[in-house]
Amino acid sequence: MPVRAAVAGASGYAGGELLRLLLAHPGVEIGALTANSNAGQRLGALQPHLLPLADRVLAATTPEILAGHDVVFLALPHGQSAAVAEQLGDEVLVVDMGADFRLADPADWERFYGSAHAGTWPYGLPELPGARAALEGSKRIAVPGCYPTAVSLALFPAYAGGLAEPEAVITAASGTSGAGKALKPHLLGSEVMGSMSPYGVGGGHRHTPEMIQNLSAVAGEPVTVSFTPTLAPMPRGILATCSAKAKPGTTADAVRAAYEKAYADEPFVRLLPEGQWPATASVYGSNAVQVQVAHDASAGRIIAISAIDNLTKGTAGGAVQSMNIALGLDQTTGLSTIGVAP
Ligand SMILES: NC(=O)C1=CN([C@@H]2O[C@H](COP(=O)(O)OP(=O)(O)OC[C@H]3O[C@@H](n4cnc5c(N)ncnc54)[C@H](OP(=O)(O)O)[C@@H]3O)[C@@H](O)[C@H]2O)C=CC1
Ligand SMILES: CC(=O)N[C@@H](CCC(=O)OP(=O)(O)O)C(=O)O
Repeated sequence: MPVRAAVAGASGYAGGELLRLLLAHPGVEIGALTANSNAGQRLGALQPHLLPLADRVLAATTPEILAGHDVVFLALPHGQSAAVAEQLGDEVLVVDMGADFRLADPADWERFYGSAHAGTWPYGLPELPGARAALEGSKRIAVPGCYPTAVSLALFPAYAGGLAEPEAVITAASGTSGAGKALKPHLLGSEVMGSMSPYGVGGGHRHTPEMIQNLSAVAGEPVTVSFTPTLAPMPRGILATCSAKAKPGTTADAVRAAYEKAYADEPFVRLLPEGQWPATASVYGSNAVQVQVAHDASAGRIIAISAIDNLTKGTAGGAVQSMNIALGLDQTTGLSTIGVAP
């Protein structure tokens, strides 16, 4: 019997990518599709690439419409999920693709999101130590932010292996879909095309506490993170370049071995052969993550680089992978590691 899944926020980028994946999932039947200002519209008018669902009409996001499903995905702006989730029963699996339930520390939430903290749910990054067990059988999942997904997967093996000092410096370039569909003047085509620009510099980006949370848990001590995001002129993709000071005595072989150990059995993470470097084009539309690591002996630093598709592994693919684990399905069900090229 397939599970019946509702998608709130079906008119947005994350909801659209989720529907693309759910259409190919053998264990899921797509139920209610909801939106906000676009309620009443045909999905085909907003997500023309989702041909099999083109004639479905978007409903308003209400508890009545979302009732009667096995799984409810919330692809809503930050701060909107908690109020919807609390009106859904304890028996339904709720997968929040927003930020509302990612952070454990209420002070971090209040500082970066400016509202009251709603709580903390099992974290949907199964590759992190301990995360998969917390997802098994869970009725609540907090899907990670796209940058924290890329950064945590690039760096956690260095901390798990005890090889890196607790200070990380990260720059990451993201495609523009990361900012959502709502009109933003700095994201007009003429502003973005042919240019790269940083934003949220100096510790201001809301994903910083999420990265600190993930890396500190693995390191077993507080890790500081200096994170600089950059907007890149492409629709999808994140390339995260992460660096941490190597602990004394660290060798290139030890670094390689730590990454091989971390990713030996992970179906979505590909530690590239030495000399080959991650590229966003290689993971376009797929749930795959490319990772590469180097030991810069002259600078005494570990450099780890990852590439993901922000909408797939960075959001909707991560959501489906975690749903699979929560439901007791193989984590790869309905998900592909095959990209699109050129
Ligand atoms: N884009 C990305 O790469 C990633 C996104 N996410 C998360 O996914 C969530 C959605 O992001 P994204 O799809 O990019 O955003 P979009 O702006 O593209 O879509 C937002 C969706 O939420 C709906 N919506 C807006 N306000 C409300 C409301 N008050 N009540 C109910 N529904 C509402 C919109 O409906 P309508 O169209 O009718 O206004 C639309 O369907 C965010 O929390 C984001 O953090 C997570 C990781 C990566
Ligand atoms: C390019 C761009 O603007 N990216 C978004 C983050 C992407 C994302 O989806 O993060 P959440 O899941 O936390 O929303 C940003 O920097 O705010």
